[in-house]
Amino acid sequence: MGTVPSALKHCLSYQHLLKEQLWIGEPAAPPPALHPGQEFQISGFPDYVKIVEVGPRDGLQNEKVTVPTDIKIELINRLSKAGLSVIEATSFVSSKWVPQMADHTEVMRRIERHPGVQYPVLTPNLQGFHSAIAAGATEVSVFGAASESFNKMNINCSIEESIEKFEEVTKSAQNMNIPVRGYVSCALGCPYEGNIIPAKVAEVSKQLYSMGCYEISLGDTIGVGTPGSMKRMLEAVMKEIPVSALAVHCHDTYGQALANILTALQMGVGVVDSAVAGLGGCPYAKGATGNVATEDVLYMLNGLGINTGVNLYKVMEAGNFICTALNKKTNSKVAQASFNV
Ligand SMILES: CC(C)(COP(=O)([O-])OP(=O)([O-])OC[C@H]1O[C@@H](n2cnc3c(N)ncnc32)[C@H](O)[C@@H]1OP(=O)([O-])[O-])[C@@H](O)C(=O)NCCC(=O)NCCSC(=O)C[C@@](C)(O)CC(=O)[O-]
Repeated sequence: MGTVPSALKHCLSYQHLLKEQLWIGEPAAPPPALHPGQEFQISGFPDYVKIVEVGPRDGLQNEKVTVPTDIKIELINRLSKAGLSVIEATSFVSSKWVPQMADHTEVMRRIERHPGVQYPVLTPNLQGFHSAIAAGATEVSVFGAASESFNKMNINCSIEESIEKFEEVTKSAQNMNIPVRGYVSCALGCPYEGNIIPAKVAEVSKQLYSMGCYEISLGDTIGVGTPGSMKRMLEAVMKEIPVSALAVHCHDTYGQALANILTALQMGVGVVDSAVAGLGGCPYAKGATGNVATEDVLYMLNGLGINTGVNLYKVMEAGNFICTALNKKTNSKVAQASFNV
């Protein structure tokens, strides 16, 4: 912006724009064109969207260098102060398979737990479930897939076998009043099988919902979905499961994540998974880039006048913290625009 007059520079400053309108995490002021009394919130969208922050787990699980436990704990503590109501903290999986999550017990024991915040963890089987509960977990997630090949690569069993393991987890969890969330990976495509038919996603989702998972998170694991495939997939799943029990979990490999989320919101979905700084990737989905960035989702939701209760600025600070610790650049466009001007 070398020759731009300073007044114009000021006008164009994203930092200024964010600070004035969105940094405190509140929706921007209504545009002047609205009639008096007209709601700022645009019709056809939910009033409130729950953000499920998956950065500490999905975001970090694929990092090549071991992230110190203290850094993970500090990240979760910072995210807790941002107003998020759900922060997926870690996973109780085999440390031979995912070494980055080997410190799950210490993470769960040492994080500051804020009232009203849930800290779910991944548990693929009873062994993981029992370890998670012993470490103080009060919510768990089972994670299946709509692709046989991905399921085998990810958790070393067929879809049918995984459903049996998840049933054991949900039964034990119900006896202990522990809520269970269910993931369905490869909902919009598989790194090994390519296209996945919506009916298969609906079938696995229904199995998880029927066994007692209170929420089904539909994962575009490799970020290949488009608003078109998202719509077709959701139409199939919504025939089996109430939309109030659905979440979307979008990776941004092909730059479609926000568009896909917007489509899901328009169809009534009110829960969105995202990762601070757009961290992430699945160890068993080569080439998949990070999750959609929480900062970017919040910016879009704020602009739509949708309440999340989350402070965008504090999430951006947490993103800056973890990116500095990992010595990497944020994937969040909003953070890039506001921190790098
Ligand atoms: C599922 C297993 C454990 C099966 O692994 P396995 O080798 O088939 O298990 P096994 O029952 O035959 O046991 C073998 C060894 O694993 C141990 N083991 C058995 N279970 C556990 C456990 N829960 N925690 C810790 N250890 C465990 C068990 O004790 C034994 O230890 P050994 O005797 O050899 O020393 C393995 O395949 C695994 O850990 N996979 C990693 C899965 C994973 O974390 N993937 C990434 C998360 S999924 C994801 O990112 C997608 C998502 C959710 O974000 C949504 C999306 O984007 O689509």
